[in-house]
Amino acid sequence: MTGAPLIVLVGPMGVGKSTVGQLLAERLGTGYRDTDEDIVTAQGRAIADIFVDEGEAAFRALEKEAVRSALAGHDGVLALGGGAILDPDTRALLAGQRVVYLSMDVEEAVRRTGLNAARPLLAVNPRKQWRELMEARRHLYEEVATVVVATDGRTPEEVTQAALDAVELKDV
Ligand SMILES: Nc1ncnc2c1ncn2[C@@H]1O[C@H](COP(=O)(O)OP(=O)(O)O)[C@@H](O)[C@H]1O
Ligand SMILES: O=C(O)C1=C[C@@H](OP(=O)(O)O)[C@@H](O)[C@H](O)C1
Ligand SMILES: [Mg+2]
Repeated sequence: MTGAPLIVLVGPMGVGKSTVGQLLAERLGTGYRDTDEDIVTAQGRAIADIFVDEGEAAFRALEKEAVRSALAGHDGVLALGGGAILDPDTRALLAGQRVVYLSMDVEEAVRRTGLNAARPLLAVNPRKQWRELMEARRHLYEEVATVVVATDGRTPEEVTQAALDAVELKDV
């Protein structure tokens, strides 16, 4: 498959990019791809292990390449890792794409991610870390977004429908 993705999902970890991405792909009858999964498959290691073994900078380099490759080689729904938009080259590549920013408030974030060890950036004091993370990133999500879809108090199915309505793509 080649060409630009139909939809690219961005937003903080735990907001539902992977869950909603798969539902969106089903509704649109297209493929689903997730850059975190691409990295895990290529490296044969969990994301958390890459962070621990090699550090965040090494992970970001792998992520940048995974996103570049997926944007060029996937025409379905693409979910990015929550920190992918930190890279300026990645943000430039997202310009002109149909980008859906899934958003949520801090309390919803803590409820969903909790103390999940698979998300190393939230391993200690998740509420404080989530706040700081969003202060640093919110404007970047907004910068790349075509539309913003709030997920608070919505089921994954409701978020999926809201995203379809927002981008005005009809499911088949
Ligand atoms: N709308 C939602 N409401 C409640 N829980 C959700 C919702 N969307 C996702 N979740 C749950 O939150 C967690 C993180 O979802 P995930 O899709 O992995 O997020 P992301 O890929 O953005 O990190 C999972 O346990 C998932 O089942
Ligand atoms: O926000 C981040 O910096 C990260 C988000 C994670 O992906 P999800 O957003 O899918 O959880 C994963 O890429 C890694 O743990 C770093
Ligand atoms: Mg994910």
